[in-house]
Amino acid sequence: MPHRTVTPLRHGEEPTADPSSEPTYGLLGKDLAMFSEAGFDMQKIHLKRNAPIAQLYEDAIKYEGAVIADSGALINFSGKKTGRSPKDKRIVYEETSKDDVWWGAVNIQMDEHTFEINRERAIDYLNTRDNVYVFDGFAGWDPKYRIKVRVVTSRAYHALFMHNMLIRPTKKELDEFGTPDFTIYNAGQFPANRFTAGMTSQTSVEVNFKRHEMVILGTEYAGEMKKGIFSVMHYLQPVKFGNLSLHSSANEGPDGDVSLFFGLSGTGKTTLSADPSRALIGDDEHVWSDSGVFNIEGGCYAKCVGLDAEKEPDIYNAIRFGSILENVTYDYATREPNYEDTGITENTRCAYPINFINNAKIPCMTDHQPKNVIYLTCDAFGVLPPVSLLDEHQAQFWFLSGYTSKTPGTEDGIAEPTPTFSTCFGAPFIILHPSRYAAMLAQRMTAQGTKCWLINTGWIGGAFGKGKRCPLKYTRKIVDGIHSGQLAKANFSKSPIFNLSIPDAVEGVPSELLNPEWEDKEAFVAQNKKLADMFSKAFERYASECAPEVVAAGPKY
Ligand SMILES: Nc1ncnc2c1ncn2[C@@H]1O[C@H](COP(=O)(O)OP(=O)(O)O)[C@@H](O)[C@H]1O
Ligand SMILES: C=C(OP(=O)(O)O)C(=O)O
Ligand SMILES: [Ca+2]
Ligand SMILES: [Mn+2]
Repeated sequence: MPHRTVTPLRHGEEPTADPSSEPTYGLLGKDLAMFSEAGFDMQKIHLKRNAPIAQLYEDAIKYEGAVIADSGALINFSGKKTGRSPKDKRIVYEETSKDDVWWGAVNIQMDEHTFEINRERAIDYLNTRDNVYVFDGFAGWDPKYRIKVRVVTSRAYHALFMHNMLIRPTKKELDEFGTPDFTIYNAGQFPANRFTAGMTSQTSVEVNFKRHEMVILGTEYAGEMKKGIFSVMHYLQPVKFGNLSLHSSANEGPDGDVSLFFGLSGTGKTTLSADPSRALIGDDEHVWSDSGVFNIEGGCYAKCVGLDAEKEPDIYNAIRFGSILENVTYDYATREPNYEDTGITENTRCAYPINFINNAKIPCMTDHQPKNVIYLTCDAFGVLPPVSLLDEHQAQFWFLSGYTSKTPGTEDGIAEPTPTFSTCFGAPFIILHPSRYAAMLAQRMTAQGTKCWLINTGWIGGAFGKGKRCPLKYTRKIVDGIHSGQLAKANFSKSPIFNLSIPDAVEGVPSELLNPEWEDKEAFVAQNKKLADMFSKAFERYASECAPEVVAAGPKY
């Protein structure tokens, strides 16, 4: 790119507002025509494609009220919505995907016409803005299976977020980018029209597989974009490539042993995968292909509530220039983030490129097959053991059940840990029938002899309100025991009702902690029965799709 000579501005002077003087980063001819075709008024808007981080900082500060934290991270705010809005997520009903989509409460239908209305509304809104940001990048580290993603947004903060969360293209890849495989139009600052047919609120997040597009209206929570692309991969990877998409983190030990950590939001994927003795492959979204495991993303999105430099040093140290702190408050005088403050939301976050984690494995993929699969559950009932080993049928049963608790903040309207059955440990993001993912997982685990562990990162010694959350330091020891091979060699005893195999000892963990039984034994049994009944009810809808052994692997009394 030729050097631009810039006349230094005097204090308080504005740069010239001539759009043609701004770099369009190689967006020429055919690329620009794509935007005109999509409905953008190229005479009017000021397109900034893959703008440098510094420029996104400047714009976010100037136009969006962002500030720079003492560490150099950018602090920004998402406005009214500070978590995902699963009830406002829609999938367009159209002929190319309709027979594959699992329609229902997770994948709510939207007709093609309504999509067009919302799409136009989003683009019309973007056309009213002086600045429109474009980020072109990739989803999926394996070049064989990656897709090209374009994000078009009115906020510099959203562009920087996706710069961190997608895989950043090289200059050459950007020059040769061509037509994206998927485009997000994020007009989250502007509401959906509640009177548009099929809209139930001012928020709408919609995916159209035929048009390869996603439209966002009425929410500025940045997580919608990354989880939106995840949904797209939950469709494309199995349907187009026969690959299994996973709501899991992944890391690899020095000897090449790979672990997957499945879990719904707040169960510990990000926290537990950041392990100084193992290389981080990714913290949230992966694909298990024929040749190994690859990360979908180029960054991590960590929760900041209670973040502590000592307990979570990798994450703490990743918060620096280029990272985005979302909805974190700060000390006005020192610009120090206040991770204890949940005044805006419990769901405070930081998004950083994965290379900000010291021992990240880059490229974020491995040709080793997973040796251990760990299901993370945050049990608010306080009955599940901190760790247990699942057999093959239990592994399928627990995956389809997806029992855990929703933690406050990540989804709109959750105020305290709320038990839920989130199939595949990620119901909000799956597109196909859960049995399709479950079958692929079972087939892969059996073929590889992968061990399956259930870890309760939630309450022990009593339910939420009475017991306590299993201390993180012990969960880390349990994970260490799995990785060292020590746990697989332990003696196991069976838990009542749930029939889980509990190891008798884990190095560094008090043995009494491993047994979930409460002091009040009667109350413990009653609570087990209550949860077992919930399991039976939740599993009814999958029973006809599974082998009888899988159904029988559930709790009984
Ligand atoms: N025993 C535990 N294991 C894992 N996380 C725990 C534990 N106890 C408390 N936590 C906290 O719970 C949260 C887990 O969130 P996170 O790792 O972001 O989950 P996910 O990535 O699955 O959404 C973190 O704030 C972490 O500090
Ligand atoms: C960003 C999210 O994922 P997680 O909480 O699993 O990190 C989310 O669910 O909105
Ligand atoms: Ca924490
Ligand atoms: Mn996470």
